Amino acid sequence: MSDRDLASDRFGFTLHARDGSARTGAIATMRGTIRTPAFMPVGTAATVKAMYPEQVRDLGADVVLGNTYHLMLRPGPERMARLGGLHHFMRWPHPILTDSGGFQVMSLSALRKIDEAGVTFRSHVDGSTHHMSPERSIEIQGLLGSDIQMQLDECVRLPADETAIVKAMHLSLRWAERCRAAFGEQPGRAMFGIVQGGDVPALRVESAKALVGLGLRGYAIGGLAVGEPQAVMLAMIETVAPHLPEDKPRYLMGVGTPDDILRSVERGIDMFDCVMPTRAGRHGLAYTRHGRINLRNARHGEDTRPLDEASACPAARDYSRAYLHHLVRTDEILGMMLLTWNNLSYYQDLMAGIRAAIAAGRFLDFAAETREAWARAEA
Ligand SMILES: CCNc1nc2cc3[nH]c(NC)nc3cc2c(=O)[nH]1
Repeated sequence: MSDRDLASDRFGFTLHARDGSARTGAIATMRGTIRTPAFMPVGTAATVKAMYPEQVRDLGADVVLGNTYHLMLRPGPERMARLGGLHHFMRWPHPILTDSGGFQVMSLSALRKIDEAGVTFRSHVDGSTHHMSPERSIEIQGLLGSDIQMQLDECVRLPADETAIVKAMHLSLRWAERCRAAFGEQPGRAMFGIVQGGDVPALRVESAKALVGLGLRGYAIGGLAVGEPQAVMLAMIETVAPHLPEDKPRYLMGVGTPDDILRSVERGIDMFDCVMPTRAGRHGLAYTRHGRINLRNARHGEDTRPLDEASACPAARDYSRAYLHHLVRTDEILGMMLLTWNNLSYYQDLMAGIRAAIAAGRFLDFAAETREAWARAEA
């Protein structure tokens, strides 16, 4: 069995190499191994949009993300359990990380309220009212069969006043304890806490220390990639990382562009998720070794070159930019499929390159070479 397929009855993180603060390793879960640094394609409603699950696996993804908010509304957690759980339902027999629903409640639902008990919201689907407590969020993620479950938390968008940040961070800590109690002991699975604290270093440190005191199996850094400049995001990672245990995975939520990923890996992040590659693919944008290309642009109209002749991905290697331009301009479904495939392949190739560079002790050179290739194309 390759490193990538090893299933384990215990959840565990093994570090293979370090290069400065950058790390490469593997997370063993009951559904298989996650090579880190890892990028998780977002599979919101039990599908990575425009992709077959086998394609997602073949391009190198070890784990996908499912959204609890969407899945609790449709098809519903109890129905999903009756249907054999999310892995069986979507034919993804590998690790799945689920979010806890809180963040999307804040961004997707209409009426919503947060109090000590949990979040109360109205479905964006049919307007029905729902209440989700920390305990119910963990129960839902368990019914889905999630391998890595996220605590329910409150994420404050930036800029925000410090009183709001303090209040949300303390509430999130109390909810972390309730989620850990509700999660109990699930050997091959994990529940991750989420570090909050906005852009206030002292609050970030307080949140990290309190979460580490709970002895969790992994730690996410939340409350970032919510409108703040990249410099602020990076400063918060630098503030938090030293207070997180070296031997546990660090997951930066909602990040990011290829450049965000390089700079965050450099500061000690192991896991990422972002809708960028899939959403951009549906909007005609291609991520390549040569930078980002907008296929809607007329300049591609007669360009017979593929996106990247050196890529192993057919979407990048076998189709002309002229054809992709045509598909995007005519809103053809195949355009979304090919560009999503290309983008996810690029992101996984980037992660594979990052892992190999850290193992070889040349991460900073790899990052510089990668950026130079982007710059050359855009020049
Ligand atoms: C698990 C749900 N909780 C939770 N999700 C998040 C998702 C994010 N996505 C982005 N940028 C796209 N920032 C995020 C922060 C959080 C966060 O602080 N908390």
